[in-house]
Amino acid sequence: MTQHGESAGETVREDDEYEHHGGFPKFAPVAAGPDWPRFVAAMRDLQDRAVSVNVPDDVLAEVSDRVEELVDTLSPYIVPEGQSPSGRAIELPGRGSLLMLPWTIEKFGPEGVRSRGVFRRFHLGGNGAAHGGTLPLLFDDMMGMIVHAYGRPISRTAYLHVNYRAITPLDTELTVEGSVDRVEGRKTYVTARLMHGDTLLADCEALMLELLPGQA
Ligand SMILES: CCCCC/C=C\C/C=C\C/C=C\C/C=C\CCCC(=O)SCCNC(=O)CCNC(=O)[C@H](O)C(C)(C)COP(=O)(O)OP(=O)(O)OC[C@H]1O[C@@H](n2cnc3c(N)ncnc32)[C@H](O)[C@@H]1OP(=O)(O)O
Repeated sequence: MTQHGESAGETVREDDEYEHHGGFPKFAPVAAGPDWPRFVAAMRDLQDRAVSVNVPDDVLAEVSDRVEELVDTLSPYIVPEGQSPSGRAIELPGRGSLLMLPWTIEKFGPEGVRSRGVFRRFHLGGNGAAHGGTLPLLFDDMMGMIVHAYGRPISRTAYLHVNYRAITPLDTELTVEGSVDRVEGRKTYVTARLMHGDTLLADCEALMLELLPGQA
């Protein structure tokens, strides 16, 4: 049996079902150190700048030197998958991962998951709208969390079907919410919706497959 808290990070597991997630490394949520949120927020700002500036050559040369220096400073601290706070700091936007959309989970349980946030300049596609490829990223991670919050082992996405119903604006607070529709053996069918207020921007259906022992 599995019990769930009301918010991310409170999940309590009473058996070893969570161990049955194929060859996935064992992931555990982590409380990131005090400067991790600041680091990730600054890196997101840097990403926004990187896709939105037109920089004079001399400034760009100086900035490139500094960025290369930062890369060198961080390089000695590379750790294997599952050991960085990135992706595991579940109280932070995007779980503290730069890859993920910087959204904040506000509901997390077997009845479903809801998250809130904005698409930023970094996510621009064209004409002020979010890039179409960023929505599947948001949905795919949501589907993983929904399956996890439902008490199923970590599963792989077999398919992810996104319907784009309206243009997704940048810098506008949106919500995404979804839940498990049904479970059939290894298969978990999940649906989710991206909303701007009462306006449906996109909906998604996914098949998540529980991994077989040793499956990567
Ligand atoms: C990261 C965790 C952090 C932890 C921090 C703590 C807490 C955080 C909370 C939660 C965690 C948050 C997020 C979770 C993280 C990630 C979520 C994203 C997951 C992904 O992003 S993952 C990457 C994309 N994903 C792939 O890279 C998959 C590549 N692929 C394969 O690895 C295989 O393809 C596989 C394994 C999918 C299946 O392979 P297989 O051999 O095991 O199974 P098989 O093919 O036999 O299918 C069995 C039955 O499913 C049916 N079936 C299969 N595929 C279908 C399809 N497409 N359409 C319709 N039906 C399909 C068959 O028809 C059959 O049906 P039937 O049994 O009825 O005949």
